[in-house]
Amino acid sequence: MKKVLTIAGSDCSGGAGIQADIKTITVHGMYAMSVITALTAQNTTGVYGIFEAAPEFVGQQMDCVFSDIRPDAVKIGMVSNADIIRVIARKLREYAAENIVVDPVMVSTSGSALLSPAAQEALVEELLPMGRVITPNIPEAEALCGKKIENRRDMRRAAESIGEKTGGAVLIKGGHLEGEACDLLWDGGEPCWFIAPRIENPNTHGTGCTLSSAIACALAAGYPLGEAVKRAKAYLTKALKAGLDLGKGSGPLNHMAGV
Ligand SMILES: Nc1ncnc2c1ncn2[C@@H]1O[C@H](COP(=O)(O)OP(=O)(O)O)[C@@H](O)[C@H]1O
Ligand SMILES: Cc1ncc(COP(=O)(O)O)c(N)n1
Repeated sequence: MKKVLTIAGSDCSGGAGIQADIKTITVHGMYAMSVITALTAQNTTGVYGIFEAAPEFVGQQMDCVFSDIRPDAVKIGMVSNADIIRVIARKLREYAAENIVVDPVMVSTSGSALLSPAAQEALVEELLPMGRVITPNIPEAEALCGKKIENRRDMRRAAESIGEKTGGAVLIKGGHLEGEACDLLWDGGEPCWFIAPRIENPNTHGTGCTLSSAIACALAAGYPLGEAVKRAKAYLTKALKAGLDLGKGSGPLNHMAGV
């Protein structure tokens, strides 16, 4: 059985973060492991509190995982502060982790900051270069390249500029633009578009977390990156299309419908 590790924050309401990742990995028929960087008190209406793990404790969790059950792929989500980021990067290097997908989570769908400004620099310097692919959404890509992104041409320019900075592949998710749900993968050559119809479902809590962990699963299964993104997007689209409607705000996906 393939093993996939998620390093992320907990969402007690089960829609995003560690919980979305574990559901995704499990539904893919793989063994899920988790290193928790922070507890969040959140639900479909917002993030109401964040309790960060001590950096040494994040390191201890990683030691326990890597010294016992070696993951075939690693997804990284919310990492919240610079010290935690540095420990994660050091441990990933120490254990020569493979198939790393970094989702540079900065702001939740509901608009709360999940990464301190000082941490953003550490993320760019330490963690993003370790990713086989990084998966910013539009506001995150804007923060990383320092330019507004309003259309597909801007997405392409941003992907190249971010990719040149981090030295790896970039998937910019276009969920925040209008029209079709277009994501752009840039891996050094010609960019590749992944286009799906926009689903009229306001319940998009956890879409980014789900997509990045589904990519990690496909990489663990041995698919090349382009195919991994294609499969992950198909999974996400089905889970969103299923139209689960839970909570008073932007609700979670239906993972059981993803496969
Ligand atoms: N309404 C929608 N219909 C179909 N796909 C969507 C929709 N909203 C987002 N997506 C897709 O969900 C994935 C996550 O994108 P996005 O919402 O931009 O990221 P994040 O959750 O990190 O903000 C992308 O593949 C995006 O194209
Ligand atoms: C712990 C945690 N990690 C990530 C997100 C972002 O997810 P989304 O942008 O899909 O709301 C979140 N809300 N909570």
